[in-house]
Amino acid sequence: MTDPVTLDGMATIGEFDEKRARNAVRELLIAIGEDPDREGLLETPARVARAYREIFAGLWQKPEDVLTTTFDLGHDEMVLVKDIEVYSTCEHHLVPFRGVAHVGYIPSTSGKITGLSKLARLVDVYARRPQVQERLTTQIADSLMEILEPRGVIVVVECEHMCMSMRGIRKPGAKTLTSAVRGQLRDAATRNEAMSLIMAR
Ligand SMILES: Nc1nc2c(ncn2[C@@H]2O[C@H](COP(=O)(O)OP(=O)(O)OP(=O)(O)O)[C@@H](O)[C@H]2O)c(=O)[nH]1
Ligand SMILES: [Zn+2]
Repeated sequence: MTDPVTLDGMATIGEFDEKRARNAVRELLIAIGEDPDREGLLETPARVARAYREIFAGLWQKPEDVLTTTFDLGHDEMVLVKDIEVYSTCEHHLVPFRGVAHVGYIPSTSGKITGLSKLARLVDVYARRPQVQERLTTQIADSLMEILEPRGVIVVVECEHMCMSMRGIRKPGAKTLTSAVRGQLRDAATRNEAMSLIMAR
């Protein structure tokens, strides 16, 4: 775990407080009419606290921590990693939303690129926070632009939100698509090339 970071545009938050998380889960169990002292639930507050530490681990990570490996390969054509699994948590209801992210960029003219796995790690840094899909998408795009200084970036995220499937409007299967396009990928021809690669199955 690294130091707490300032969330883009948001206040700095403190450290993960496992004891507080345990107590909160115990309170929640009481609030829903459960008995937190029955055998099956005895370990649940501690388990949920550990799970939350993992699910929200991105709060303690910065994009520059994962986009560390960069190479100057002189490759200045588009690089696109598609179908990166996304597990995130809706900040409105604290239930999951999941799907895939497609992340592409056109390297700087010097050909500064990063390891392919680092793009997936970058997705996780932002997905493992209380999120909305729009912000997840733009944060991935903006951090790539800042750190790799590429000529363009495209990020497309497709997710199903459990808050729309298991409760509320109850529309399982509905997918939300969001995109963020920066730099040269805003040009119609380049964007169309990226989109056709993304949509090809
Ligand atoms: N734009 C956006 N909305 C989201 C996202 N995740 C959940 N939501 C929506 O956030 C909204 C919260 O609406 P509220 O009316 O405050 O909450 P609610 O009464 O639980 O709403 P319902 O889900 O319609 O029952 C809902 O419309 C959700 O579908 C997201 O990533 N982006
Ligand atoms: Zn929600």
